[in-house]
Amino acid sequence: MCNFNGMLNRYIVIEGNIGAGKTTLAEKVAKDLGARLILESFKENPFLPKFYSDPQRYAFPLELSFLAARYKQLKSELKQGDLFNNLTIADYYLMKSFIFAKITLSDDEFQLYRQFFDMIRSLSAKPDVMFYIHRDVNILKNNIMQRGRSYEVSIEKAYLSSVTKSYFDYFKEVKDFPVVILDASYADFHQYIHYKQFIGLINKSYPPGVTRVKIV
Ligand SMILES: Nc1ncnc2c1ncn2[C@@H]1O[C@H](COP(=O)(O)OP(=O)(O)OP(=O)(O)O)[C@@H](O)[C@H]1O
Repeated sequence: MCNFNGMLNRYIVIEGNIGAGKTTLAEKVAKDLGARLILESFKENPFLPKFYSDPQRYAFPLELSFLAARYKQLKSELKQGDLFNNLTIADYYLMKSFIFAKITLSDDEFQLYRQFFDMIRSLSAKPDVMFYIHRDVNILKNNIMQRGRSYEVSIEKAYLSSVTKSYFDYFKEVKDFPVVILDASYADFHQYIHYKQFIGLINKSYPPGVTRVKIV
């Protein structure tokens, strides 16, 4: 366990496109720093495999169920007192639901979804810093194929590109907390040289809005 008194950032979110390596990095950092870990539990979502086989039909229940599950999890785990006393690493942020819904839902479905989203958005805690692992879609596709979740093999590069775009559209709007976009196209956080750079970034102060850092 480390002493968190000197930590500037206590609620740290690691975000990124599908297959960017968020979970692996969040797990390793949390273990090494003795931090509390919040992981997304997408495996329990019964709509996810259905969505990939018939996106139009299942996008709406999928998005609503992700939104409900994430809100519930974050609300119970991120009580203000806990945030002050602990270092917390999460592999997603509530906005992820919105970012995906923007591309998976039709316009009228999205308008309806948005009404629910806006009601709960203000109730969720903001991260002290969000790190976004940015990788080229070819690398993402390769990672997705290698890990071999059967329902993900049909994911196309065009879908991955639209997810990246939806994240970047959102980042343009962020004014109230720092987002650090990590250019990680050539980075492998299993390698100490790259992991060490990330650890060095965790406890820095950043201005609200976007900062870009290249991992070399
Ligand atoms: N709101 C959403 N709408 C549609 N699909 C989603 C949504 N949220 C998550 N998913 C899907 O759930 C699965 C897990 O997503 P996620 O990106 O969190 O994990 P991951 O790909 O394992 O991440 P990483 O490899 O970076 O750890 C992916 O197939 C992703 O597309």
